[in-house]
Amino acid sequence: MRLILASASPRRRELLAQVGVIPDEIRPADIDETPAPRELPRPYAARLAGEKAAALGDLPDSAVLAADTVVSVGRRILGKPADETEARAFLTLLSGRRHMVHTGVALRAGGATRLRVVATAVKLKRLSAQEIAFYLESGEWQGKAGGYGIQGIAGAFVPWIGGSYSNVVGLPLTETLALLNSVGIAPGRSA
Ligand SMILES: Cc1cn([C@H]2C[C@H](O)[C@@H](COP(=O)(O)OP(=O)(O)OP(=O)(O)O)O2)c(=O)[nH]c1=O
Repeated sequence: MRLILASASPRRRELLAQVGVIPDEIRPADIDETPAPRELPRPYAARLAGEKAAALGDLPDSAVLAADTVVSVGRRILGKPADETEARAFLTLLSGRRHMVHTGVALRAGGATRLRVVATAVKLKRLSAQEIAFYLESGEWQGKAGGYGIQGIAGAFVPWIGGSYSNVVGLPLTETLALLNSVGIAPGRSA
């Protein structure tokens, strides 16, 4: 079974490589990421992961892996900020707050999609205006749900998480490996 990673995220590729999974092919899926009216974070992450995995169509003898990561505060979904102004608004909202990171993971093989959603709670310390300005200047907010990346400078803003760390970075490794195993894909394979 060939493994196709339907993702443009370098983090997802690196997380898989960390556990010895090298996809045979990388084919990012471009889908509309607009939340439906009143859509909640967990079903939203699941829906997007499923749509990304299905976007390539059914390919013979292949499993397509896709994921979507979303930050949420209560019912409010924070995706990737469109610009610096939105990133500032997200960080201001998250400052001093406990919030959730949901990652939906979808594996499509043999015409069927297997889906998991993993949730991690994250506490961000109270950020001063200077800390937010410094972080925005770094550019690390770009392309990251909620406008921060725990694996970079913002690691210093996070005193506590509850749950999977890899889930926050973009792919929950335990659950992803279990999904891959269920279709006969094991770590240690080369491309
Ligand atoms: C919260 C958080 C998110 N992120 C990233 C993971 C995801 O790449 C991104 C959320 O955007 P996604 O839409 O999940 O993924 P993507 O657009 O980067 O890639 P693709 O859809 O092609 O798979 O935010 C971090 O890297 N660190 C963090 O701490």
